[in-house]
Amino acid sequence: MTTTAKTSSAQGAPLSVREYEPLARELLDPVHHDYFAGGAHDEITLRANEAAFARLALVPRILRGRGRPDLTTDLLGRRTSMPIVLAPTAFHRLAHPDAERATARAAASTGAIMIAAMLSTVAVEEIAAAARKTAGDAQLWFQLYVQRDMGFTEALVRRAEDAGCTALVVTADSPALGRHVRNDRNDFHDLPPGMVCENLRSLRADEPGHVRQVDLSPELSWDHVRRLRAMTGLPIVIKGVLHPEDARIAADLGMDAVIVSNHGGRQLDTTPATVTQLPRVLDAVGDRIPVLLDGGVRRGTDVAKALALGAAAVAVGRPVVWGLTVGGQQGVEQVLGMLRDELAHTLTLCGCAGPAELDRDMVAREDPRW
Ligand SMILES: Cc1cc2nc3c(=O)[nH]c(=O)nc-3n(C[C@H](O)[C@H](O)[C@H](O)COP(=O)(O)O)c2cc1C
Ligand SMILES: O=C(O)C(=O)c1ccccc1
Repeated sequence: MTTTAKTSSAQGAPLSVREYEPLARELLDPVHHDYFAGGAHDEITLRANEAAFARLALVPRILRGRGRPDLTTDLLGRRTSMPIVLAPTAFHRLAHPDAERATARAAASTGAIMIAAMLSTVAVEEIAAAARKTAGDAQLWFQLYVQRDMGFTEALVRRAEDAGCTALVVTADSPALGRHVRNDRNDFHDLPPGMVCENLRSLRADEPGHVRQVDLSPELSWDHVRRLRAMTGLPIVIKGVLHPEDARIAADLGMDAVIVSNHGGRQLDTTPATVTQLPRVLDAVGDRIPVLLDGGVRRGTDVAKALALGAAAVAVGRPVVWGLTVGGQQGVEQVLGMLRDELAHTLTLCGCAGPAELDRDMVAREDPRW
């Protein structure tokens, strides 16, 4: 068998996305590793996300003469290089000194959309500048935890707009912070000295940028989202949808997309795996708005399964953090490149010219109880 230079492991380089995890663990402070890796309570949902992908089988088509697949995808009216997006994850400086700048450069050089987290350790303006310097047409979406202080929320929205972000991603699965036993055990509840949430600096003069200032409130409602809709012309994506009825409401209120997500198992534990819930959400919204998915995507075959079920794209969280920890910008590029190449290879083996040619009949349930 011959191997290409790109996939050979002569220097012990990782050959799959999962192989970055132990490498990252070795480099990280154990407390910070626990923060990135952990899930809520018993971590049942955390495990379920990956396990559910493994229970699905791909059913390829043969002899269709499709040639090499094209991964380009349209999302929110703009073209992107592949249907794989960087999910918003907080605190990149815990992983690498270049922090969100490195992630943004990697996304830009890959042509992938980065969803910048509101709780980033580099200001959104700087993230956008790093992305744009790498690729003039880089696309950045801004993830927002709507704050009951709508004045502050509006100020954040304006900053994201002015920085050139092209969509708002409203995280709606966090009416309270998920309970992470690992963080409790480690007494990890805020960033170490010298690191702050740069987008929150203006919130309180006495404690600029502290995580505990973030307002995750059970009082938030669709009414806040309506006000956001009136506040900005940017497309709005609702992240954290699991119930089909919520997806329908989002479409009715003029939202531009939803992300089926359980926050990587970090919010309510024992929610269903996202890929299990995806078809129910898709049945509720039909073609009205695009439905994205995140949680447990670790292989090109996982991406293909979600797309075949009808997702417009997927997002990846922890793998990006592993790549960032291991190799900064280059590490994230390697992780994204691996997922892209695996997806292309999967599409080839499935007889598809592109993501749009995958359909529901190409996914089978291995587990008869499902
Ligand atoms: C360390 C970490 C931090 C995260 N921070 C945020 C955040 O600030 N905002 C948000 O909406 N989601 C956040 N998420 C959730 C991700 O956007 C995404 O839903 C999840 O990571 C997907 O699962 P995966 O890690 O299995 O790919 C975070 C996830 C992780 C692992
Ligand atoms: O860690 C997370 O998943 C996250 O979204 C978050 C929310 C509030 C404070 C810190 C992190």
